[in-house]
Order: sequence, then structure tokens, then C-alpha cells
Amino acid sequence: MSALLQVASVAKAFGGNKVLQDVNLKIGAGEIVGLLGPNGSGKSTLLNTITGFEAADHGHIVYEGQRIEKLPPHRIVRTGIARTFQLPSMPKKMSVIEVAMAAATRAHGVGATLLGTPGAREAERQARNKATALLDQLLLMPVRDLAASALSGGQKKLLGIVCALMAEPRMLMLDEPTAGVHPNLRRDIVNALQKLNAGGMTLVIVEHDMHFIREVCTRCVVLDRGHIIASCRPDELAANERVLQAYLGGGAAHSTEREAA
Ligand SMILES: Nc1ncnc2c1ncn2[C@@H]1O[C@H](COP(=O)(O)OP(=O)(O)OP(=O)(O)O)[C@@H](O)[C@H]1O
Repeated sequence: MSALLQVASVAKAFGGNKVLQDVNLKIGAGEIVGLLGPNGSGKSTLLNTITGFEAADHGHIVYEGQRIEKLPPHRIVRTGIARTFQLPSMPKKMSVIEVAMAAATRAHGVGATLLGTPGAREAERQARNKATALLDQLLLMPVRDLAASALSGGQKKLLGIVCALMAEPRMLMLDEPTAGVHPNLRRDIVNALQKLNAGGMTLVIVEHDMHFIREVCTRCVVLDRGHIIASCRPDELAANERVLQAYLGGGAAHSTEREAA
């Protein structure tokens, strides 16, 4: 497999807590990779390290041939990797569409829209059009003028996806996109992600919901105490001894994860 993203020998510790230990991972273009593991196994930290929100202590990360492990988050977005957060926080005084448009400004460089030049006005027009199309795709048009902070938890997750997509990424990393989301909205998220992948986008998804994993992912990567212990198809998880041991032996795993075993 030629890798779009390669994580090589990455380690990360917080004080004495070795959260990632010698993590090696390749992700190919067009894959939908589910990143699994018991609570505290290092999934979000791995996402944070790839997207520049945490600095790796050791190792390197290559995206489309470019070393990115020392880049700040906004520069990593511009290489083509965007992400969503487990608990998206929204500004109090901005509407849904304004939040989406601001994400375009962050992704493509701040300042231009403040100048009021014809070029800036054109950039704003394009951002509004793009935001409108994405809000439509993610079913948020009915709430586009509401305060973003007033959205439900599930709608905030959808808006988080819209904001990530404003950067026009080729790889999208999602941190628990369906946690706490109503089944109807969950279906919308599944549909949206499958459509994005059909359009060529590579997806990496941290998720505990095994139904979601089985339905959406082409491959699963399992972390346990900072080590990758498995990389397999979703239907192979239940027969993987190391995965069973990680979940059943851990005690802190979610019930849906136990169901996987
Ligand atoms: N900024 C931080 N400072 C200190 N410790 C941290 C920090 N971020 C994460 N940790 C610790 O790293 C470990 C792994 O956390 P992480 O959030 O990566 O796990 P996870 O696999 O995503 O867990 P969950 O499934 O519960 O979300 C935990 O022990 C956590 O307390």
C-alpha cells in the first residue's frame, strides 16, 4: 500500500504517563480507518499528535511525502488534513453560518477578509457559498442563522464536520463523531461520511460504536496502552486474541466494545 499518511515510531508521554509508545501506522488514500481501543488507550492523543495539537516526543509523521510532525495545526490543515473534536465548543455570539465561514478564513489564512478589498469580498462570497453548500449537505440549513452555541450536541458534531470540510481536506480525522448522537442524526452522519469517501476523501475515525465501525470502516486499527495491537478488517476483530484481551482484561471498556469481542 502506498501511504498517504505515515506515522513512524511516534512516542508521546505526559509526565511519566507513556501514552503513545513506538506507534507505526500507514494509511492509504481512500481508506476509512476506524481507530479503536479501550478508554485511555491513546486514540485522541494520536489524533492530536498527527494534527499538531500535541507535539510528539519522538518519531516522525509524513503526509503526502512531507514531514509534518513539527508543524502547528493551522499549517497541517493547509497540507490537507482536517479534524473534528470529541466535544466541539462553539462561540457564543456567532451564528451557524458565521462559524462555518470563519473556518474557511482560518484554513486559508487570516487577515484578507478584514481588509474590505475586492479580493477579500470575493473570498467572503466564495466562503459563504461553500458554507451554504456544506450546511445543506450536513442538513443544517434550517438552523443556519441560529447561534451555534444553541445547537444540540449532535448538531454541533455536524457543524464540526462542516468546519473541517471548509478547509477542503483530502484526509478527515473524526474524534467520536456519533457519541451521544440520536440514531436519526447518526444515520445522517454515516451517509455524509460515506458520500465524502465516495468522492475520494480518506477518513480516520475514532469511535467506540461497533455498529458504526462495521458499517463504515474498511479497516480497524486497535490501540492498547499506547501500542497498536491490531490492524484488520472489522469482521476480523472478534477473533483477534490481543483485541479480546485488551477489552475484556481492561475493565474500563465500554459495553459496545465488549460486544465487539
Ligand atoms: N494534555 C494532556 N495532559 C496530560 N495527560 C493527558 C493529556 N491528554 C491525554 N492525557 C492522558 O493520556 C491518556 C490517553 O488519553 P486519550 O484521550 O488519548 O485516550 P483515548 O483512547 O482517546 O480515550 P477515550 O476513549 O476515553 O476518549 C489518558 O491517561 C489521559 O489522561
